[in-house]
Amino acid sequence: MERVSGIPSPPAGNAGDALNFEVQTNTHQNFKKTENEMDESGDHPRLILHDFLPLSTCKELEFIHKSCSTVGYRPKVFSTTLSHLIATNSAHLIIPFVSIRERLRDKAEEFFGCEYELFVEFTGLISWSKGASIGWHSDDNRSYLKQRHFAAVCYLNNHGEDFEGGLFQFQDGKPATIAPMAGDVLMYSADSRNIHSVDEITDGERLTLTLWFSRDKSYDEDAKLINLLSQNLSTTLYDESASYLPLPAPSNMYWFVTEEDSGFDIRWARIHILGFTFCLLDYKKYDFILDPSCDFSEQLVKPLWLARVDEILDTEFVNCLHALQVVQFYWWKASELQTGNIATEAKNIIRLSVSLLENNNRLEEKLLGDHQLSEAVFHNVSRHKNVQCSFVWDDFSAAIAAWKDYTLRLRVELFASLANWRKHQSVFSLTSMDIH
Ligand SMILES: O=C(O)CCC(=O)C(=O)O
Ligand SMILES: [Fe+2]
Repeated sequence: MERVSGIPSPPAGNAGDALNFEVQTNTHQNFKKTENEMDESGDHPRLILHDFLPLSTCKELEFIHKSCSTVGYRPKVFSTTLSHLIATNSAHLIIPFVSIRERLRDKAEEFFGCEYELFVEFTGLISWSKGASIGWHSDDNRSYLKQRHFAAVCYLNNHGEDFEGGLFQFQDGKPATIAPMAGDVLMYSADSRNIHSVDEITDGERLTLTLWFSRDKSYDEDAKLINLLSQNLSTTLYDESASYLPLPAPSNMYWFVTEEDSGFDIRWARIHILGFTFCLLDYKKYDFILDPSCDFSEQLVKPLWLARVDEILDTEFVNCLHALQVVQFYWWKASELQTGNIATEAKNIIRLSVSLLENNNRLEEKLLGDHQLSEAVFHNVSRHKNVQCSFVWDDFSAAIAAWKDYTLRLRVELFASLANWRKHQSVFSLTSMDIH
């Protein structure tokens, strides 16, 4: 198949990006090698690329993961696959991955000497929470994984800052240990020349974008994605029924289970650690009493509101994923969205009544359970305090509008790309000239 060329690679490592929410106080920066590293013996085909992804891209992918992930394939692991994004009506969120996949595949082909031979077999955001680890293995070590020839692991956050533990170890050859740092990429052949492990995460959440490449075209992820897009995407871009809004997967996919058999809904947990709560009832029906026999998770796919402490924002979200995406978007873009208003009495804020507060607490107890449990899994005090201190509802309202613009912009790009993707049976980035 003819390879369709995309836009040139963006420059890597714009660490000073003024749009970044946080000042990058990377304590490891001083120790970081600027040269890329590889095994010189050639016995262990592997490569480390420092600062391959801009930090702004890492933040965008973090936003996507924290808005869309489900519980993963192993305990204490969360994942966001591209097919999951399509299946939950967030297909436009695959757009930020497109040029990264191309750059990584080109780099892998160049380094491993197989130009125009590789197909992306899998793309996913994967995060590991406290207690997760993996012992010595090669990535092709199961009969159903033999098609995996090369891996690319992109680190999206920092060891020692966002999480503790989680060092990557190679059993043989150099380098032996890799401390994940946002923007760095590790590539290696998936066979037994690169047996590796990941140490247990002891605090925080370790986030990667992980890709595998195959020489076998029948495992090409692009064909599967194009097929799914064709089945799932509504035919019109501007649809009256707000077709850009996310649709949750079955609720068990968001249920985190602990060894002690208690658990919580990860969507609720993720907004809880940012100081929000879902308010599931129409706040106008103050005397509504919850039916104790109802399926509480089902409530999260119905319209709901967002609250902080005893204040509720008078804006309806179609379901919890819609609200979660906006909260995570606000968290991602907070510094850009500051309106400068210090209004304590914003006009679209309503105080929660005692009865509604009680009902909400009962729901929260069912779906979030013990606060300490979800905080232990997701919380990272140092990263969250900036937003907590300076929260203003007006800034949050600005985030709702900015989230919609962002979503619609990606949808325009997706719809413009899709015909070309179908034609070439390949997912690739178009130049801006092709789009406009
Ligand atoms: O996240 C990493 O550093 C590597 C993970 C890994 O070994 C795997 O997913 O097979
Ligand atoms: Fe692995």
